[in-house]
Amino acid sequence: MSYSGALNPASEDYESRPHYYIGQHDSDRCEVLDDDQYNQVLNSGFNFVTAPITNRHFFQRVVDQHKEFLAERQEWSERLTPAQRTNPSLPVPIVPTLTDEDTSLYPSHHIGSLITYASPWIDLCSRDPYISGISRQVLNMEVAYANFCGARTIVIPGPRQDESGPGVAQYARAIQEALLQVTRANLIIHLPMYREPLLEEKCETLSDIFDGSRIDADPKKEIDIFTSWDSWHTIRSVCEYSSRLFLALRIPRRVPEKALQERWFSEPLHFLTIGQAVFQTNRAGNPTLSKHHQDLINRYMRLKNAPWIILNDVGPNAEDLGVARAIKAIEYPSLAEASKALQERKPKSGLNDYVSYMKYLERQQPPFTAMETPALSSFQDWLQSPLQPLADNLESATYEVFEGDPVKYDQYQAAITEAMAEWKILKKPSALGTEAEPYNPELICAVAGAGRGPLVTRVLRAAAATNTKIQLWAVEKNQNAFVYLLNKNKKEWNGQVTLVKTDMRGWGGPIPRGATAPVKVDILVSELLGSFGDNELSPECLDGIQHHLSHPNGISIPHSYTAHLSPISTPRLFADISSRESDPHAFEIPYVVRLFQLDFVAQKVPNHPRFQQAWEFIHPVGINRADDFAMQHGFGKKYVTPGGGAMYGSNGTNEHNARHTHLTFVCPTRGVIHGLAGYFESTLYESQVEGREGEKVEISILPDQIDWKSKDMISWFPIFFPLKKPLYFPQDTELEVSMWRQTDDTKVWYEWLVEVYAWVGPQSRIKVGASEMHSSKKVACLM
Ligand SMILES: C[S@@+](CC[C@H](N)C(=O)[O-])C[C@H]1O[C@@H](n2cnc3c(N)ncnc32)[C@H](O)[C@@H]1O
Repeated sequence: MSYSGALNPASEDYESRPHYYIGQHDSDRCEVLDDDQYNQVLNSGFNFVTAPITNRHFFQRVVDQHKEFLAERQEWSERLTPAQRTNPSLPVPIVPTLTDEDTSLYPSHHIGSLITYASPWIDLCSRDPYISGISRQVLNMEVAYANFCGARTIVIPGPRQDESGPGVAQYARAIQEALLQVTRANLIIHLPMYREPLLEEKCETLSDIFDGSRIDADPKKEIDIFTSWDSWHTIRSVCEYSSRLFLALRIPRRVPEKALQERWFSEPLHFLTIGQAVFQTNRAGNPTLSKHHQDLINRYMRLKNAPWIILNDVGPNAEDLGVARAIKAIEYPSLAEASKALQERKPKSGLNDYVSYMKYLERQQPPFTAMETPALSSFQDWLQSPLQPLADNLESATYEVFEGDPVKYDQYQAAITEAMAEWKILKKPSALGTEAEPYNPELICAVAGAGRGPLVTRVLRAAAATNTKIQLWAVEKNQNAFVYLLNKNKKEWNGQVTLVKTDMRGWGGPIPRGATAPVKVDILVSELLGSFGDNELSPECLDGIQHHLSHPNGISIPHSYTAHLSPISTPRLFADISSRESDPHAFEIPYVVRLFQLDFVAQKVPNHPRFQQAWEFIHPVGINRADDFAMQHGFGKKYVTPGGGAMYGSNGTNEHNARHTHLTFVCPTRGVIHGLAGYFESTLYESQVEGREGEKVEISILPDQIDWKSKDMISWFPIFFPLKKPLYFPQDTELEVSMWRQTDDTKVWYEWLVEVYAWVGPQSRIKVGASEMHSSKKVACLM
């Protein structure tokens, strides 16, 4: 089907896909469009247009003045002594101030929707100090004037080349200064994805006019596709990741490799600009984009703040718009003549072909998935403090959010069902039990940390499904949630559940109906997991209750969980955390965040995958250690075994829950990291029946595992461990990540450090950088 055949908007559900905002830019345009022209562009399907801040008149005045200056300088230097000539001190000429003849941009009702363009003829990178000085002044003047007029967006041409030398630094310094001129407007640097020789801009700059020394890029030289990103990185670093600095990314004719696409994905994209030359023509003569381009645009459009698209030089052009103006200017001696004139000079009407095609692509995008609903998208890259369900009492609304994710509970129910079925097989052969633990025909279950009870419901359902007789306890320390549980037990569970309001570490164990002493628990179900697995203190809480598990057949669901890490580039989060000036410790806490606009800098290689396991916790652990912990905290007989190497000043009773990891990540391309992304996986239940060993019910939030293990599970967002300063790394480097889970008698916290090693020969590496040691001070209190 051709795209023009699919233009019926009524047949499409526009809400279920990202929206395209399409703008029009004409690189020959020297004046702001008048109202008629503006309307004509909008009527051809565009949503917005660009406007030059100054016109050719201004350009000519600057050029003329500089010519005069050069002539004067020549005359002057002829009069200098040889010594003075080596060190001339003629100041940089002052650019003429703007007059009403230099611009057609004025405050207007639609100024906020105009995308203003700084002059493309300036050259901030010029080696000629006069040219760079003039360029800097012109930029400051234009930016200040556009800001005065009320413009919200000012696009500035990026550096023409990325060569080393003063150019890009000088450019960055000028942008830093321009940012000081604007109070409301955003500055958008226009850069190519990479330097594609055939697509370089042809606009004549002051350097072309005055400086014969400009060297054009050698088309035969092998292209390094990351140089344009290098320039951007210098600019935004000099501007300290300003929240008013963005990118307009020029889409190339040949789409580059994925690593570069993803690098730009992580940057603050405001516009994607697409020139006419990027389009191909299909057999019917209509513009189209390659499949690679479509995929690239589709990917970028998934961002919460999706970039707007600017189509360059695809019409309506000056001639078309001139016709509109000409018709308006005709004086009609008679009605017949007027209509004849209109017929003859009718401007092109209808949708612009390129806009039609882009609208078609808009409708062809894959619809939003369950993970991309507007509600979930709004969480993209939004920093939240991790929950502390042990120290704090959660609110009902928070539980309600958990309960909105059926995937987690379905997986739990599957695990509980398996465990019940296997428990019968495993336990029944010794059905008579032992003297210490006589056989009980009813399976003893407990839910530890029951919240509002969703796991209790799932245990009851699993029992019904497996036809298992159970006695069930629900333990919860949150007084408010406990009231909810009492009500639910009456109304939904027919009083089948024994509710216990206590900290699980102080629970005396289940006393079955008709018994006088506690018995052991066969299946203990809990969900105390954080985004990094152990960060909500599941290990410590389960330590305090697992001594009630029957031995050796008692089952903990979850059986185990692992924490995983990957270094990431996330300029957006770095800028966000940096802007929290009121919080001096903003970089010292991990954040729960739906990571999205990021670049995983580590490559997937066999021994060093992109996501690597940091550590693991398994339940139940060696019984003594756990008992020690419970008792140390006053839950039972006091019995302390100070751990070797325990934290200074602590008894070391929780030392067995300390962890350390050292991981190596391989980075073939250069880049910058802003922190570590953390994830977890959990084996809820692993089969213990002969012949089925290794069969697992799992949940995972790892990006490369979630679809296999727990598709569409939204209960946990990843965790982010930030770095105080962005850490740059050259190509062919290895990032060595060290992380510790530290604990003393009262709290648990994390420490992290990243070191950069570069390969300098087949066998040797040198250290080229490191972050400082970071500490989260306190993640969670044990008390
Ligand atoms: C993450 S919520 C899970 C709640 C519920 N199981 C669910 O899936 O919706 C953890 C629950 O465990 C409770 N909790 C945490 N530590 C506890 C402890 N030491 N003793 C008893 N309850 C605890 C919290 O109050 C909270 O209700």
